[in-house]
Amino acid sequence: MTETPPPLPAHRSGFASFVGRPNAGKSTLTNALVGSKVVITSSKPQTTRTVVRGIVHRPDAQLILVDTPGLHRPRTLLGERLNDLVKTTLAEVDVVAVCFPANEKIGPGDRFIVREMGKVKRTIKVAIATKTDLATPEQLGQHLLDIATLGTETGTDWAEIVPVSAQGGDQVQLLADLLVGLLPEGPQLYPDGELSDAPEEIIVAELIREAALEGVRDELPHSIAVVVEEMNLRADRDADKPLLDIYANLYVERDSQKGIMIGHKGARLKDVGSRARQQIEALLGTPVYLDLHIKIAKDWQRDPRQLRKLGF
Ligand SMILES: Nc1nc2c(ncn2[C@@H]2O[C@H](COP(=O)(O)OP(=O)(O)OP(=O)(O)O)[C@@H](O)[C@H]2O)c(=O)[nH]1
Repeated sequence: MTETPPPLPAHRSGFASFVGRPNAGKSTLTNALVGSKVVITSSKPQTTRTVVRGIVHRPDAQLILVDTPGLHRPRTLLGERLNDLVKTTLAEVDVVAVCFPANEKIGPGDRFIVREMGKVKRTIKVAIATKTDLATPEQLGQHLLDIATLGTETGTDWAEIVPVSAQGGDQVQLLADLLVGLLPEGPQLYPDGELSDAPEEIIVAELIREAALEGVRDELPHSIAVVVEEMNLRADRDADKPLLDIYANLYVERDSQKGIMIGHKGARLKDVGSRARQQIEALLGTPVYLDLHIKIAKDWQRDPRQLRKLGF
């Protein structure tokens, strides 16, 4: 379908969502596009649990990025909730971009995602070859062909197939241009300068979770949830010396995990708290007092009541 170009470039606005298998680079790409750390990245798979939107502001467009948890075959109740959340999100966005890391072969997980995505008919589909800095030119060439083939096999009509390296900043701008080009004409939807409409509590909880995940054994990631109970500027402080008090609980499933999180004489918890605090201060621009407690919520991933309490 061709459109007659308007005399002046029209303002465009809309929503895009990155999907892809765990660790595909979705969060890093969102950060690279938005230019600020609003989404949590981690070298451990499946850390993105909350839909956090990053907003790309441009004179000609506003691109709102909806970051979703990795779409995957559900193993627990939490997994099913996440998949439901992903499908609801996909039906509401203008563009879905599937991320295929260039340093890994396309596999059954990717096929599953593309097939699921195909059920959401209305949405425009884009393929992104991520982490191109980790692939040789030959690998990348083959990867792009494989993506095209996967499109044919699944009846998916890729509007674009774009290679990018979010870490190297390579082709990130081009990707922004292409995504903007696929958005409908529309007004600015969010005020200037707004980076994310996720409540600050959720972003803060994710930053704490990210700090807690660093250096723990591979089986722990799925067992940690963080809830920010209170977040207030401390009263009776001078205006030029603000202090933000944050009270947060870090939930694990078992006693043994609590021990791991606390560490020898509390060293690990202290370290997690101090790293999380630095990240929060960097994001919010305010000195922070962080009060972090570890609690046990037994088998929270399988218990609907606990899941609700933890915000899922
Ligand atoms: N070399 C390289 N590494 C990357 C790039 N993009 C992401 N990574 C790394 O890949 C890992 C996963 O990246 P994330 O952005 O957290 O991946 P994700 O798809 O959001 O992961 P989930 O939240 O598990 O779904 C992290 O260790 C990133 O630093 C890239 O362009 N180049």
